[in-house]
Amino acid sequence: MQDKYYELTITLDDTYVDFIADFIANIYGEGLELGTGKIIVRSESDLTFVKDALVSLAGTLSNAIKMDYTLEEKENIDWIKTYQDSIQPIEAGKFYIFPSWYAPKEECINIKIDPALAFGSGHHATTFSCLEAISTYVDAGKSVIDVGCGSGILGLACKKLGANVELCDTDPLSVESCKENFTLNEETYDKLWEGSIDKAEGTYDIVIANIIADVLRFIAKDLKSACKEDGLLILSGILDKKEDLVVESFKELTLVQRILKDEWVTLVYKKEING
Ligand SMILES: C[S@@+](CC[C@H](N)C(=O)[O-])C[C@H]1O[C@@H](n2cnc3c(N)ncnc32)[C@H](O)[C@@H]1O
Repeated sequence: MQDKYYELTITLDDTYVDFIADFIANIYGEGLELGTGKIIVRSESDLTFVKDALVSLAGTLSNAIKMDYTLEEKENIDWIKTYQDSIQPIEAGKFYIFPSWYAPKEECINIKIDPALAFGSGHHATTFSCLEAISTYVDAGKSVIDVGCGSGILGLACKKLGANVELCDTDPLSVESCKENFTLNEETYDKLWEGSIDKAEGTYDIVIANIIADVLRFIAKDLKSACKEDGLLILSGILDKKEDLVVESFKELTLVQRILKDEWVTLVYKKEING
């Protein structure tokens, strides 16, 4: 890619746009953009010859077509690089979350996530706080379910710590994205399904759910029954103004930690033995 490119803008009566565009396409077939009363031609080669050809054409036509020309030299932008530069890696707890065009970081647990439609790049306060909680509470050999897995980032973090991981999401795109991210990280999960916690078959040492407060309340009973006695629930996606509602739905559990980041609350609960 060259540092500069040329942009020729032709302004003319809108009636002639298609006619002149056809003429340009015959002598130079690339980079044509048509607008109302306007044609733009872009190229990394000098476009003076297109302008000269149009001036000659206008001179030979019996019906004069009035055209104005602006030929500018512009700086070429590498859009892919510009986009990639806008996606920055992030450190959360023990984890370093980075897109595949960055290098991993030796002193961290690395998770590669490329931007996609599914939620979960690590940048949102709720994901960030969950990763902090996972760093504290998840150990090798624990069984974990990630409810509302999105990109799979939280389940992946648990897997990297040596846990056995199941995941689910009601959104099929998230399930696909989660599969792709496990493959990208060369990790495997025990189970992954489209749907929610009600389809879980087992009970787990740690139940993680970063979903909005209203949904957490709606599925509270299933989340609690999926958690083993002496196990933990990591709940996030709770706007501080909705915290009381969630607390009410999980009141028989013991609150172990509350993390507040921006206006988002993450609650870590313990399900006591015989609780
Ligand atoms: C805020 S995103 C969390 C994504 C990821 N776990 C993270 O922490 O970044 C919430 C996810 O929950 C999913 N979801 C919403 N309602 C759900 C439900 N009732 N059961 C399971 N997943 C649900 C959404 O499709 C979405 O992917």
